[in-house]
Amino acid sequence: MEKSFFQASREGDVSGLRAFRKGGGDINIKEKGSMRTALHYAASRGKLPAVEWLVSKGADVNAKDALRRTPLHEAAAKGRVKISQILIGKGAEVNVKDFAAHETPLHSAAGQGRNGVVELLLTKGGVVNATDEEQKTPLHRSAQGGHVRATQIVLSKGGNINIKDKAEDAPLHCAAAGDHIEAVKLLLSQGADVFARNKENLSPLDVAGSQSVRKLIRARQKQIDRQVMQHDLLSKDGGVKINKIKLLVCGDEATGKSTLIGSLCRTGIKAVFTREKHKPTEPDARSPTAGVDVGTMTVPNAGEFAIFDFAGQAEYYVTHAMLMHAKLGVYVTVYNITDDAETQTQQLQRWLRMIKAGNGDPSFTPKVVLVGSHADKMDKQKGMSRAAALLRSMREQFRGQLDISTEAFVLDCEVSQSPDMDRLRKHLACLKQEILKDQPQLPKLCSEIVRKVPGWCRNNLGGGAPVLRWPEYVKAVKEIDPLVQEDFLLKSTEYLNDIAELLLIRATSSEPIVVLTPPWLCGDVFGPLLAPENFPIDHIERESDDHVTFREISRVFARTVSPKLLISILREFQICHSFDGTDFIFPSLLRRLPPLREIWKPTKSESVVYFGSQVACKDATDSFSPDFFPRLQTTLLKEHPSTFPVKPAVWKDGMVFTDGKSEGLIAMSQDNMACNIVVRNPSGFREYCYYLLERLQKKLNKVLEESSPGTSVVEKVISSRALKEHRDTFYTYDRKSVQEAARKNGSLSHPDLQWSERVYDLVFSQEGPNKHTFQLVAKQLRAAEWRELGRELGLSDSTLDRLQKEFSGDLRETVYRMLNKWEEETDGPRGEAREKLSDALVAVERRDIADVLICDEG
Ligand SMILES: Nc1nc2c(ncn2[C@@H]2O[C@H](COP(=O)(O)OP(=O)(O)OP(=O)(O)O)[C@@H](O)[C@H]2O)c(=O)[nH]1
Repeated sequence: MEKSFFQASREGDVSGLRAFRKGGGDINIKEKGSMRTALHYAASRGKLPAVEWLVSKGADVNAKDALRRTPLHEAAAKGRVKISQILIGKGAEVNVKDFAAHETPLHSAAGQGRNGVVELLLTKGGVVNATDEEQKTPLHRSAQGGHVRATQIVLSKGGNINIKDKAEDAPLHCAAAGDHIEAVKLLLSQGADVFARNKENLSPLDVAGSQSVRKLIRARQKQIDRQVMQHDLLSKDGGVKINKIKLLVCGDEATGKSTLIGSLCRTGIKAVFTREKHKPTEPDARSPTAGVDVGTMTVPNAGEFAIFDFAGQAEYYVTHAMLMHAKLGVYVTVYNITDDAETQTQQLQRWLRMIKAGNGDPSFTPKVVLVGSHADKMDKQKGMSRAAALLRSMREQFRGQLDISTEAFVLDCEVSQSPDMDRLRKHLACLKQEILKDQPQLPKLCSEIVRKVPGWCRNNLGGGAPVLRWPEYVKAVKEIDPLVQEDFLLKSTEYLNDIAELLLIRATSSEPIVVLTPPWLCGDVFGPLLAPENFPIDHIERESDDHVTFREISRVFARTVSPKLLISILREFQICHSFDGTDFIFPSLLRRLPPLREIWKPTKSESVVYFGSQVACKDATDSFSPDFFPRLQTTLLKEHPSTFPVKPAVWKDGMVFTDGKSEGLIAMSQDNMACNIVVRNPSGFREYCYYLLERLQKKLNKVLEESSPGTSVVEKVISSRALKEHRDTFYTYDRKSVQEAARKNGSLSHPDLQWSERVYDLVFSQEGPNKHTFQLVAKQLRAAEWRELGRELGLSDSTLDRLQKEFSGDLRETVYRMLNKWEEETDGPRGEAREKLSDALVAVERRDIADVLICDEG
């Protein structure tokens, strides 16, 4: 009878409930064990008529089950708005806490994203900052679950955005740890403290699990730092209005960028005469831009712009990448309207990807204008319809990433007086106004420095080149303000560096260097250095094919700048690297990587192991910034001889090295959309391979975040068997298919290869289900116990000695590697391995860890 009563309440069967009551049953009767009432069930299942009937017959709306949860807790957790309303109307306690977690109905609703109930509870007296057992508030719960709307509602009703729980986590920690990007965005936009620390001294950035959330938080941190710095500078020094933004003009070679810039700035009579002068005398005579041409220009009706004219030549993309960031700027991307559609698309995609890659702030979308040149060579109507189609396609592809203007421009770039050129000027004026609308002022000292720079350069302050070592710079600034403090000056100069008025190079090993005029470094130095074929360098006598000597650099540059100073600048920019300070490697001047079979001699050894992992762009709007690979190379070259005892061999797009145990190869794909890491160990020591691969991957990720903060990537697994055969192509599997294969029969085959291979042989296997377990054990095992555990697992003393030597000083790493080694040797089903490990842990009297392993299994 009782049983059918609870059944009827679960099913919402009012007549069943009625029959029970008629038979003399108590409608508040509690179920054995769970102590739940019929109202708990009906409320939880959303059975409105049953709830209405039960409460009309006097059911206890505050009945508590074994966990002291009430029907309102149930209705709230399931999002039953109407039922919650009825229960509250009948006197249900809104702020009742349950027994298990001390949570209120509001916690339940917020944690499940039940927006309607959250709203209702908050209007009915729900305590917005109520705390549960972990001192979490409903806001912690909604953030933890990534429920954006619920978070919004709680915040709008007074939820404390920076409140800490028992672990001292703020709601932002919870959202970041759960990788809930939209919730993180919301909390940041509402003023969450991005620097908050929890009990373990971890910030939201430290606990964030994914690259995209980290990016978002890092961008916000930078923004705050900047605001604080600005406030600091302005309060000490006062400010002046900014009236200039950057105009970053990019596009392929000879598309008409320099011509467009010239025409944009010319008007009236001057325009008529200069046009003639501008026309080249011979059809093929043209002067390409060297590096980046930087200057200030006035565009009629739009005012002053800092113009960056990026040369279209591919050799310069490395340095372009470093100058392509501009929050106070507009990107003008030029293409030739007479080119075929595929060429135009490819070119535009490349530049737009580069702009996207350089933008590390996901809450900021760079403004872009597309301009088709050579309009005079095509029928106007046809040109406009081509441009409109291209614009539509680019806007669609880069939606949410770039703010591409809806206006299409197709111009004869050589003509400065045309309705279309005027339209472009007006459009730029509007964008400039929009950008400058909310901009803070420029600290006074900064504007004074900017004013003085041309004079410093004219007076040969840097001894010929516009570059000053820190003490020289401080001395010069003291002429403006004799009392200036060095840290104040450093902050002001950082600010000027951000807006590219000058370059502040914070050398790692020496005092900062200040490049007073970026054009000198970007045009005069990078120009010939990176493309000597087009911009012949005087006095150059190349002494070697694969490196540049100190003598050569001195011969070419000594008359303008101290070679040592220049070299330290180039090294800071990661443009060159040296092992000995005498010979310099310029990755951009190197040859391309030959096929794998020419680099690594095939080995007959059966035991040789190969592993490979690929970091690839996530979609067609992503690319590796052009400076990514040279930076990665120079970062790794710095590890010779400490990590890589033999001098690594380098190519433009590849690198080969050894850490003394395993060999490594890093290769960029031809299209620059993927970076491959391959390791091999001729003696078959998988753990050495893992170790090297992990190291390389960490470095790669760090360089990627620095050089291409706007790029999203995915990791793929390279076929080990294809590597073993030294194929020319890197065949990859996506992680999902490897995971699936691991779950099913443990082997998989690539559609382009005729055979299958074991998941165990892929690098992926290091991340198999045991990895987490091993980390857990490694974290808890004590120094005195690890060898004993190793022996229990059957590892030989010599293996243990080797491991000890290899990872000396790092107990966690040693244990982790030991368990991997044991796993390799066992090679049995994973479940069995875990059992054996548990037994071994018990044998070394660490039952506590063994117990955790059993719980962890689920
Ligand atoms: N007919 C015609 N010629 C143009 C137009 N725009 C540029 N040109 C010519 O195309 C050639 C290349 O123009 P530039 O402005 O130097 O090209 P760029 O894009 O700056 O080239 P790089 O500096 O190499 O990247 C020059 O001879 C220009 O006179 C145009 O709209 N119509």
